[in-house]
Amino acid sequence: CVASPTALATSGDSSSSPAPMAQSAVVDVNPPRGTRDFPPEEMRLRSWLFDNFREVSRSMAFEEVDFPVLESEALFIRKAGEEITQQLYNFEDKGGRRVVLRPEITPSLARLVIKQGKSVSLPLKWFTIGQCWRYERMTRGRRREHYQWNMDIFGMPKVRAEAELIQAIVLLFERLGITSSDVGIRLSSRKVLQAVLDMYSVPQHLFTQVCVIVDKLGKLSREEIEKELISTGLSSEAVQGIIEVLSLKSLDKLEEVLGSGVEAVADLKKLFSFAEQYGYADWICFDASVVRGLAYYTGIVFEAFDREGELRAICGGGRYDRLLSTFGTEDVPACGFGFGDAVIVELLKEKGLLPDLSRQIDDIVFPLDEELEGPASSVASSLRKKGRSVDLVEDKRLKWVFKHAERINASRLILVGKSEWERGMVRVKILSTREEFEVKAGELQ
Ligand SMILES: Nc1ccc(Br)nc1
Repeated sequence: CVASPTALATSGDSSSSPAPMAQSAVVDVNPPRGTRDFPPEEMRLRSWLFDNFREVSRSMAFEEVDFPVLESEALFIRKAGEEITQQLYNFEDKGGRRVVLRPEITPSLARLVIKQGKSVSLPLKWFTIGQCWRYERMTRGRRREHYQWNMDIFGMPKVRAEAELIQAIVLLFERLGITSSDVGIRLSSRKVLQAVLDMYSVPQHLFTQVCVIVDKLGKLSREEIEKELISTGLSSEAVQGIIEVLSLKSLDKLEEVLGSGVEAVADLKKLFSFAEQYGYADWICFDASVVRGLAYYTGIVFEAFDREGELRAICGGGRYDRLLSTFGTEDVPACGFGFGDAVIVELLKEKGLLPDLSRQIDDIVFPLDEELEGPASSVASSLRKKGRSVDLVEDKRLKWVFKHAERINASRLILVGKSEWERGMVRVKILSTREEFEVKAGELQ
């Protein structure tokens, strides 16, 4: 819709409202299709969620990093048919460079690790919260941007990395009031699929393509999956073998099928043993169908899901030990996850766990007439320097100021009046108790 030019709404006295804007060409005041604005209330919720992301990252001794949202397209050119690379928000800049609004964070992390080279000591534990983009067809009407919290460990080849990352995810859920009855984390390893492909002598170059197809289990029908697998050149025996193994939900059964001593089983057993020690065993379950849809995963993969099965995956991640060599340098073992800002909020709404995030201001300072605007400035400034949040209000009637104080949940109203100020005093009203008293302006805390 297109907004019509109207006087900007000013709450309160008519005397202070600006003249209506001149009639002029109107812009569409909505943000671009698939993107969101964050007005104050939504921004408070987003900041609350991100503060929780940051607090978990801090507790895990991860360092925050950041990179441009704009990246070279070359970072995301992969041939495995992933949805993420089919929907690149890509374009040519004015310098003729092929660039993208990044669809994910991991390649930027890898690029920065490579750039830092020998100047960093491993393992690296990095986190970031960043906006990611996709160019969805107009028809789908889905969002084209979201914010993702990413935590990644570089240089930790053992399953400890996965165990640490899963603890971070569980800590976040627990901070938000979500329990293991609400959410589970299903996990497997791409080495399971690798072992099956080896059993059927499937050529290695098909591995990532098969992973991307199999990741659609649960989204596409079994027939469609089988058809896509056959189209890659797999034999029907191999397709049946894959489907059969990926339907397993028991590690013991998996070991029966793959044989003992298989690396995938050993990794997973180690992770389940860690889970007991970390105290999050009731959050996780083995599910051989979990492969995740990103081409570069090479080992354990995991995703959090709501047990009522209403929503898409809440977060997901895994090990990617061979991503750096695809950028032309030596590999560094790596593992990480991405946690979007949208599904989690849907889940919190469903569980009635959204926090009360109404505004809260410490003080309103209000000069009772124009000649006291100066003294009101020094009162407000002094309180701010002491760490108080202060809303300095003027040109309003007192009735409006009281309503405003209620709206912003102010704790105190500091009235700067002529007679009081001449005695070096100000009048303080405690809004919760209506208590009122005078205080020396210089001693106001
Ligand atoms: N990768 C990606 C980017 C943006 C959105 Br919305 N979803 C997924």
